[in-house]
Amino acid sequence: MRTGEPVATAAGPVKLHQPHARNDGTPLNPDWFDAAEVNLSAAERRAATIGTRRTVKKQWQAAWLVKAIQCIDLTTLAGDDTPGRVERLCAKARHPLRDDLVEALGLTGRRLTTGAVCVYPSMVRTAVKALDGSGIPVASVATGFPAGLTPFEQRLAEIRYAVAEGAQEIDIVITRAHVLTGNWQALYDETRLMREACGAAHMKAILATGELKTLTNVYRASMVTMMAGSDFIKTSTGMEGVNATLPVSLVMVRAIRDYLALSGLRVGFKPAGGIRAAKDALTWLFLMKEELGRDWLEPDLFRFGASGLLTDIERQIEHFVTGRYSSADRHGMA
Ligand SMILES: O=C[C@H](O)COP(=O)(O)O
Repeated sequence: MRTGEPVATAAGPVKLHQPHARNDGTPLNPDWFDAAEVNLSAAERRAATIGTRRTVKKQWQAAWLVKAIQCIDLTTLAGDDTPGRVERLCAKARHPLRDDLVEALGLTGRRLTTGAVCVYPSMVRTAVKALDGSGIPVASVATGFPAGLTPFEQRLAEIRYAVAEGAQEIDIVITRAHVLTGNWQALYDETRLMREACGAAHMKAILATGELKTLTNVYRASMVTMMAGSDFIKTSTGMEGVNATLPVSLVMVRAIRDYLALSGLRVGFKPAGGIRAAKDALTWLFLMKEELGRDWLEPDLFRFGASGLLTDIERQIEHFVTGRYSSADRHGMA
C-alpha cells in the first residue's frame, strides 16, 4: 500500500462521538408484537448470505476495520479484574492502534478511539479517571449482571451507584423469566424503572437471547424493551451458552426497523459475546448497513461488546500495512 493515504473514507470519515436523540419509549403496545412470528429457517438463510454478498479488500477493508474499532465497547467483565487491568484497557481504548499503523493509514492527528470502555460498577471510577479528557464514555453493566436475579431494589440501586460513579452508559440485563412466561407488562414496567434510574445515562438492554428459547421471543422482547425506553438493545452478556449470533442479530435489527417505522424513534444495536474475529466484525457492519442504513455505522447507534476483537483487528490492519502477521500476544489488551 502507499502509506500515509487516508483510509477512513470507505465506510465514511472518522467522526467525533455524537450522541443521537434518546429513545423516550412509548406506552406498551401489544399490537406491535403480539402477532409477530419469526421463522427460524428463513432467518438463518438470510443471515447466512450477509457475509457473502459483499467482499472488501485492501484499503477498503482497512477502512471498515477502522470503523469497527470506533464502534467497540472495549470490555473487561471478569472476576479477577483489577484497577490496573482497567487502566491498561482504558489506555488501549484511547490508543487502539500502534502509532506506525495509524501513520500508515493516514490517520495521524485524527481522533481514533474505541466507542466506550465497559466494566463492572466497582471499576467505573477507575475507568472514568483513566479516560479523563478523552471523550470516551464509560459503560457499566448493572442490575445483577449477568443473571439479573438480585432483588429488584438492589438492581435499581446498582444503576444509581454506577451513574453516580460517572458511568454515561448503563448495560442492564432483563429478567428472562418475564419473556419465558410472556409477562410483557412486567418486562415493560421493570425496564421503564431501570430507564428512570439511569437518568441522563444511556441505557442498553441486554436480552440474553441465548436463554430466550425462540426468535419470536427475541423479537417480542426487543419490541417491549424499546417501548420501555432502551437506547440500545444488546444480544448477550457474553456469559450465556450461546451469545451473539447473526440470526438473532437479524431479528433484533428488524425489530429496530419496525419500531422506528411505528414510533419514529431510533434505537441502537449492540451484538456482544464471542465476537473475536475481524472478519466477523465486518459481517456485522454489513448487516447494519443493509438492514438499517448508514446511520447505524456510527457509535451512537452501533457497538460491538467485545473483550478480544480489537486484538484481531489490529493484527489484520498490521497485515494490510506490512504484509505480515504478528502473533496475537504482541497486541496486548489488558
Ligand atoms: O458485553 C460484552 C461481553 O461480555 C463481551 O464478551 P466477550 O468477552 O466474549 O467479547
